[in-house]
Amino acid sequence: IPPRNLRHLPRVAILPLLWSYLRGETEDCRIKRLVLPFSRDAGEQVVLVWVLGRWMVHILDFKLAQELCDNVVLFPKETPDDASLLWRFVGSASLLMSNGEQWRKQSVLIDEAFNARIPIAAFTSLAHNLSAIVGKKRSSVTWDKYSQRFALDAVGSTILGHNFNAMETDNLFVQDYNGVMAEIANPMYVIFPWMECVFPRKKLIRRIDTLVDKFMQLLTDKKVNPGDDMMTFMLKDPAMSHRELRDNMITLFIAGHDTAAGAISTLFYFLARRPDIQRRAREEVLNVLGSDLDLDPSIEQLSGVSLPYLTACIREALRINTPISYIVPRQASRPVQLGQYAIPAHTSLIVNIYAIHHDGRQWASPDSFIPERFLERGWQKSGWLPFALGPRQCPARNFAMYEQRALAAVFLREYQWALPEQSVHRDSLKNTVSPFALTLPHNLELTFTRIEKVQKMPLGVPKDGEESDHRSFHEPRELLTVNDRV
Ligand code: HEM
Repeated sequence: IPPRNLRHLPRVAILPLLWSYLRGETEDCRIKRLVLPFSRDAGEQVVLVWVLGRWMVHILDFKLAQELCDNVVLFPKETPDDASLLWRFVGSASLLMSNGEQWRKQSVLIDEAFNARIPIAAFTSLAHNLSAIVGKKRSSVTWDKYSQRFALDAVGSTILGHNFNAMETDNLFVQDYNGVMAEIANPMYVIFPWMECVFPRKKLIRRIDTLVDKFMQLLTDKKVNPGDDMMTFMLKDPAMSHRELRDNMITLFIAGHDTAAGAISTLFYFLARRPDIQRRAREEVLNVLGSDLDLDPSIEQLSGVSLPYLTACIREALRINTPISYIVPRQASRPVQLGQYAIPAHTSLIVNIYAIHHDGRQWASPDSFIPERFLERGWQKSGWLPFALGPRQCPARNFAMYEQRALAAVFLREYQWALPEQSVHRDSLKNTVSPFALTLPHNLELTFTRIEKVQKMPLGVPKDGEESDHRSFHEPRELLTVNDRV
């Protein structure tokens, strides 16, 4: 039963929700099966959903989502529960979880670091490494694993300044991380978080603390051996405390690789299912980059302006299988009116990105993969927000878009890929269960066939008068808050 002050809000029935959690249904399926039909039939834009042991207000409307995301003072991030093991690991002093002055200071610093440059050469070189690994495989490739390894090496080499070498080796650090996250996600503890206080998981707590120590060691090494990476840049700022540096290191590790891995898996899945779309994306890439695989692409060639169709495919993949299904909970700092809904002070609210991306009132055929919708004028008004909105939207959105374009461009020039005959994903993409609102394709096998001879096509550059993403990347932050930049 929801608290008294929230009972006026429409609520999704609790028993089907409980049953859905107990039988391990993934978030995307739960939203499509229970949350969206309820809101559509009742004509509601805001609903109460029981999630992770409590009732939370879900925003399902794009305009209301904008209102919430734009006002960081009225809707600060909720302070995480002390008993939560996820937050014991991630910490609360990072850019992701802090508020007020502490957040503002870090936001300026991290934006500056992301805006300084896009590491195209690193992305391309890692993509070539992955392509060589895939080329040696005789059978299908478990693509979601390699997406994760690629994304981790990208974050490791360019942001954390540490080579995890995840694509080449079964890194122990990474195994520890995956093990800890899997244990934190024990369904009983996720559904009933109070169990953490009644039956504390001492062994897991020790494992988490040991992993945190490993991150601390990376930080200490970085102080001694600075590099050309974002952590070194942050270390130079005297205003950053040790705690903030530690929490940001772990946050960037997690936020930077699981999200991008989900996006890359989804993109490659839809290109595999739709050979016509894959062919068109390949034609565009060959036209712009040519077929000489020894010539690495420049930032201009990999911009959204140069590769509009590939960019539309990436945007559509980010819409249809949104890597983060909803934002970190916010808390209303005072009573507030959101549209027609009265929200009491201290209410927990989240923007349900996945639901907004699948709302038939906003998107035609929301469950179909149609990149062309992002080539039409005015698509920005449809409600696309995979990177969230407003001042706290993802600071790495350009980084993530270039990372995907670089990898896809290398693979489109070298391979054709498809789903194996017996793929469990033949009819629809199956994600893994994640209590952290991540949408990650699970056990996605793909078969890659090397393209023997590609036709040479002329090199293309942005047409006269067109602006390249490279230039826009150096514009100040305020201008980048518009989603169409990515
Ligand atoms: C396709 C890839 C990605 C997606 C879809 C994505 C999505 C998001 C979303 C939805 C948020 C808002 C969260 C909230 O307000 O609760 C966010 C914030 C954030 N993301 Fe990303 N992200 C991606 C890649 C990355 C990468 C590569 C990094 C870093 C290496 C990163 C670092 C962050 C950080 C630090 C924040 C917190 C910003 C703040 O609160 O001011 N993200 N991201």
